[in-house]
Amino acid sequence: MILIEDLNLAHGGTPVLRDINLTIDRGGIVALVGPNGAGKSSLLSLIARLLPLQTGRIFIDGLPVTTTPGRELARRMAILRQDGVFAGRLTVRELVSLGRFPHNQGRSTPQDRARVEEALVQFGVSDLAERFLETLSGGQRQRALVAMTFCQGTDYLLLDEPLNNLDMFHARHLMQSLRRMADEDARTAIIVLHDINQAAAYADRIIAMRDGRIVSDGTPGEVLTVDTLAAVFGYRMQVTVAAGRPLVMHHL
Ligand SMILES: Nc1ncnc2c1ncn2[C@@H]1O[C@H](COP(=O)(O)OP(=O)(O)OP(=O)(O)O)[C@@H](O)[C@H]1O
Repeated sequence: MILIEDLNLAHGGTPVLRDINLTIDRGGIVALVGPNGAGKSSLLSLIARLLPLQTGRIFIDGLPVTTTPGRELARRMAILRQDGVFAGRLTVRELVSLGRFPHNQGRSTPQDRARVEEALVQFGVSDLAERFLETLSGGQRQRALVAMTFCQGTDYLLLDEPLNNLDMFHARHLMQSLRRMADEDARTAIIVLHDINQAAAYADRIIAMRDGRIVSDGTPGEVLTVDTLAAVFGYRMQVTVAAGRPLVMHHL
């Protein structure tokens, strides 16, 4: 379980997150949605300790993120950042192998190598395994980064806009992989999504943010209503139902 209490964050005196209180149970997909600048990445970064906590508390399975050793946290939680920090002179296989580092400190076992090969296949980058990251297309590189994050084998995955650069086939494939991971292994994904219909189709819970606050929190059916979407995104859009899930006509 991830527990977030009384979280506030400001940059240079400007509030970015205000009074965030959340409990995220183990197992399932939680989508963070909201307009640019709402605070979604800041929230993920605080959970993953990529930003120092200013006020409030965050616990992962009872461990306070501020004081738990990094290695211990990295065995429970993996993060895929929006800015995808990576070194261009790594090959895809070397990058994906880094996902095992918290478990092996660089001394990879046959099991680690098997996990790497599995992740390369799962995200369709095994043919690219020997290629340097700098030679890949944006979507291929994104898939390699996703494979590294999965390969870490953590109970919690924090993914900041993982569908960036992915074509429709690979976006759907990633969402289906997350769904399987949640259903079969009770793992938890917290995922920032701009494609509201991917959130509608795959998330168990949607947390909608605006101006650093949580505006709505519930199932896709509860959150994706015309009024709530207007409160979050600032315009009214038609909502219909497809395959039992909301379908938001945000582009019309
Ligand atoms: N280092 C920083 N210094 C100053 N302001 C910052 C900094 N990082 C983020 N912000 C501000 O904090 C606010 C929230 O940013 P954040 O990246 O969390 O939003 P977001 O919801 O993830 O947005 P997007 O959808 O555009 O990725 C924005 O107004 C942003 O300009």
